[in-house]
Amino acid sequence: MTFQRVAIIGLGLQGGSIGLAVQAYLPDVVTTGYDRDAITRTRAAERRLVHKVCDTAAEAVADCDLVIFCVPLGAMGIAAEQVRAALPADALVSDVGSSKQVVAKALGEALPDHVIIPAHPVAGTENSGADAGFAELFRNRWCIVTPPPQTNLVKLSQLVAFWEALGANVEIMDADHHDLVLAVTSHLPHLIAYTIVGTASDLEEVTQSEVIKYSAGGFRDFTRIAASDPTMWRDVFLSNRQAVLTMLQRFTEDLTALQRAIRIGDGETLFNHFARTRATRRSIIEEGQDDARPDFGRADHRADHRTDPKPADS
Ligand SMILES: NC(=O)C1=CN([C@@H]2O[C@H](COP(=O)(O)OP(=O)(O)OC[C@H]3O[C@@H](n4cnc5c(N)ncnc54)[C@H](O)[C@@H]3O)[C@@H](O)[C@H]2O)C=CC1
Ligand SMILES: O=C(O)C(=O)Cc1ccc(O)cc1
Repeated sequence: MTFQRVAIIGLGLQGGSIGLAVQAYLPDVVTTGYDRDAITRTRAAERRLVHKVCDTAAEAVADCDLVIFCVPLGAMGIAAEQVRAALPADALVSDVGSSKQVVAKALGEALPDHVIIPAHPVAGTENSGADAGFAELFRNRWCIVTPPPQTNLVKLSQLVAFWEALGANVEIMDADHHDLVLAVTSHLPHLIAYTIVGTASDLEEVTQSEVIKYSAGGFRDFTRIAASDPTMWRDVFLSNRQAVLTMLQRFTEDLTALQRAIRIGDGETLFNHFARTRATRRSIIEEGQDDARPDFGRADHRADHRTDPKPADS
């Protein structure tokens, strides 16, 4: 038996996608939503991201059996405090934050008497806000659930079933391991993209129009990632500081080794390294982990996948 009434706090890319996906794939579940930004609330109502957009967080959670916080990592604690008085005692508390140890702490401090099971759908785009969400975002993507020790197993299995219903493949993981893995697979790549696009923009000898005109595939991919939301990514790096710094240290050492190989003309080192990374890419594809949707994340592609759900009463 899955949840019957789901409240979504934060109606941007993640919250909006969950709202649309629930309406598309769990049509009996009633959704309510709240966003602190009034323009986002209006747009969320226009797009019918949830059945009912509420004017307060308390109203949104009043009758729910699951609340999912879909706000930037730095806002998780405040958002949770805002629902404390109104949240039913047996409602499960979850979230979608990109790092997990900090969220578990923030939610636990704000809602000490509730069962809290954090989660992270490893599914997103560079876009944010009420227009960014789409129902298919989670299909065939991983959702990592990070239950605390001795969690409520009934609620855990309900949460797993919920994400599976939205199309995700669920993996259970400790929060600290999640933060280490995501530091290298997601957080560091974003930092590298932000850096290289900044480097290209700051060059004195190369004009901005040359960067735009001659940007080859690799650089274009970096610019997409570097267009991701500044608030969200500031919070990711501040919340997963230790793991990111550990991975950055390793990355810098490896980069220095390649730099040395270039300087001394050591083609063998360069070739062997590139051959190994090519094998990594090929094994990702063999395991079916690459994104089968080639234009995934682009605005025109997303529009094709947008689902305008039926109103609750139709
Ligand atoms: N963008 C992505 O690709 C992914 C993001 N995430 C995580 O999802 C969370 C949300 O990210 P997005 O949906 O992309 O961001 P978003 O910027 O699209 O939406 C966040 C929404 O939260 C609202 N908000 C902020 N503080 C609030 C508060 N106290 N109460 C109510 N609403 C509040 C904002 O007004 C905004 O509309 C973040 O924690 C992020 O780490 C997870 C997976 C992928
Ligand atoms: O757009 C991309 O390439 C992403 O990497 C999306 C993304 C961003 C943050 C997450 O925590 C998970 C997925």
